[in-house]
Amino acid sequence: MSRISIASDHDAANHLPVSQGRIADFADDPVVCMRRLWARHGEIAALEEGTQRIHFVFGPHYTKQVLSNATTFHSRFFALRGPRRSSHRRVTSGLLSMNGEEHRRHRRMVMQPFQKSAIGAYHETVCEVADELVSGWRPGQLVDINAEMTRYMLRLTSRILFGLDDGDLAEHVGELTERWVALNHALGPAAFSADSESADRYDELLSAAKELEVAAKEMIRSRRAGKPGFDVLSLLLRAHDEQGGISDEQLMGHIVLLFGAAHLTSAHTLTWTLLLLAQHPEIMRQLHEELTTVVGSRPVRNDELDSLPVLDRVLKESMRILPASSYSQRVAAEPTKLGPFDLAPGAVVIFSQFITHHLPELYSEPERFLPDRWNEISPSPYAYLPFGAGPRMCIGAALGMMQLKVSLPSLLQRFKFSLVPEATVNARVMSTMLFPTTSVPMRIESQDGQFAAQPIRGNIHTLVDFPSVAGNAPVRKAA
Ligand code: HEM
Repeated sequence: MSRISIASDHDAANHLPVSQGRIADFADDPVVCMRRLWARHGEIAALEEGTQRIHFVFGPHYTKQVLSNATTFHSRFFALRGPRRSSHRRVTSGLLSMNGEEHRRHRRMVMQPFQKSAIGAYHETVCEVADELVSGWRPGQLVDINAEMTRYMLRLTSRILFGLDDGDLAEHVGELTERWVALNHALGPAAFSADSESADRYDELLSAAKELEVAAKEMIRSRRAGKPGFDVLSLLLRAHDEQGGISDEQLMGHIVLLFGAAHLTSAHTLTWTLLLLAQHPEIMRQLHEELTTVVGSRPVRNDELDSLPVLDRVLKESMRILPASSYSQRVAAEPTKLGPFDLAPGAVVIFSQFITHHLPELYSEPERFLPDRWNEISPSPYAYLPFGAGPRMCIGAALGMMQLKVSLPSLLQRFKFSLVPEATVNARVMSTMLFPTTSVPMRIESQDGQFAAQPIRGNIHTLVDFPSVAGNAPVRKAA
């Protein structure tokens, strides 16, 4: 049961959609908090505690206003940048901390290897790493599918981004990134309050950044010592070494951000998609038929990514209903008006994929996993934004989609996945990302085209309305 409490519409006198509550409640459970704000106020709202206020925009109208204007609304992804010359300052100096001309210049450099035309070069690596994964599985095996997908994406991301075969080093960097990212975002909203618990965790954050920087430096050293390659780090290093275009601090920031942004979002998307398919046997059957008829047992080719309509709809719908990146924030860089609010410089504005993707006026029966809805709808870039939108839209979107469209079939051609009956699956948004907070236990069997959902428990039922299965234990939504 959530502890989130939104007390009153304090600014009713000024006709402002403001709720009084604890800012820390937002960090504790962003989805519950945002659902309450949306239910109470609609597409624009604020949460206020004392002199602190966070603004929220839900739906395409205000989201477009905020995301399309990068001059007025700056990215400040990391609320805490740490002391100058600290490891934390260096590892937070990537694209998400840049604005204005600096952001435009670095984005041009960093995004070159991620253009749609360049993505084909990574296709073979995806096929190889996916094959390594499935070759290690045995029919009847019980796995935590999220742990498997996280390890898989760590290995794949480190091969594509850093040309690394050293799985242990990549896994180590990945674990440190996860811990550091979680601390960042747990502490982000708490940065407004100066309690002693936050101060202790701030020290923990700084030392986590130190450890992460040491491991990332080792990764750079290992890459420099190897053969020059066409992985992303080699390209960035060349830009760095030859043109001096990127400072050491910025290089460190780009590397940590690319690694953190790429592997967890993709891993969670795979986990959520496998879970949704496992609980929707009819949709799984349609996908199986498409893969069997069109692809057979070979890997999906790079030139057929856009010609597998069921796979396309399944992924679109999965990223709508359980978006790996569920919210993000901007900060007003100059005085501006946002709906009824007059924002001063420094005012924080949150936009949310999760809430926007669940608005009933945009998506009928929003809590149901209905891939076929994509035959009928074509939402605007600000109504459907799993990769963000506007001038800061994800630079890895094309790579991310290719990885998903090649990886998922590779798993499903050989194996079928079913949840362990009565498993509890809980999910929570941390570090802006929708994480499973429990294991996601699945049994892997040889693919035979026969599918059945299982009764499961947990707060996943507050996010998705699953078709009824005998024994399912739905939980009422908190909004
Ligand atoms: C399913 C996978 C992915 C999802 C759901 C995702 C989601 C997002 C979202 C929502 C944003 C915008 C954040 C904002 O506006 O504040 C973003 C930005 C970004 N993403 Fe991704 N991402 C994914 C994969 C990747 C990959 C594979 C890479 C790189 C290898 C990547 C690198 C980045 C970078 C560098 C930015 C910052 C762009 C900027 O500020 O200009 N992402 N991503």
